[in-house]
Amino acid sequence: MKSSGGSTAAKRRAGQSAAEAVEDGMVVGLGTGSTAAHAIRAIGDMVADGLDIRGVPTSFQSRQLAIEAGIPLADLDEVDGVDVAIDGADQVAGGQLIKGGGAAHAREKIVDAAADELLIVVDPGKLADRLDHPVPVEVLPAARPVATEQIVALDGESALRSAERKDGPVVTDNGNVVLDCEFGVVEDPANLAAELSAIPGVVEHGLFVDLADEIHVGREDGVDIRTP
Ligand SMILES: O=C[C@H](O)[C@H](O)[C@H](O)COP(=O)(O)O
Repeated sequence: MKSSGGSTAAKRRAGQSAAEAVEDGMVVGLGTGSTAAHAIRAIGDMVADGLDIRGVPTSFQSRQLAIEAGIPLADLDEVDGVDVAIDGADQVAGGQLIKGGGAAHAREKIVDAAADELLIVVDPGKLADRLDHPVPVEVLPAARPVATEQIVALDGESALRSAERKDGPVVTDNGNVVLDCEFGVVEDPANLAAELSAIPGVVEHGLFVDLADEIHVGREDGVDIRTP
């Protein structure tokens, strides 16, 4: 699993805090990343204690973790709805998020948007006054040249995300590539989100606008729960 910095203790506190919102009978969206992994393990413990919980994974990684944790799984078309989703983030400013450091943001957005409640779990290093982290944009491989040009037209600079232990690009769970796009400070996340979504061949971008209901910020010795 990729590591994003931040202490394990802080991430565990955040994940466990959000998992406390999960109740018997719920369908839970299982986010991706090193922080959401702690929530998945905590939910696995609840299943082991006899609670009837089903998980909807957001990636190959979260699916594997959930299987290891013993959480019964379902796809979105097998459930009536998602009661709560628990997911990580790469940067949080107020309630706005940038996600996709693990290239999972497309499926994450589908599941997170389907949930009645989205709980975001982070360590304090993810908090910012304004969003200025590169925005991951998943594109169809054939769309890369066009998307790159159109991102430049939006005053952005994009870099194809390279794999670390494979020659060539990162290939997402959906068979696409990721452009990491630098826009400086994102003054208007909703507007940039709409502009990115309008680029032909863009599958999904990592701006999550007005989706989060709670931010669980883990510290070494406790958790702050913020409501945007
Ligand atoms: O694609 C990955 C996801 O959006 C993750 O939730 C995000 O990158 C945060 O991951 P972590 O908790 O490992 O920093």
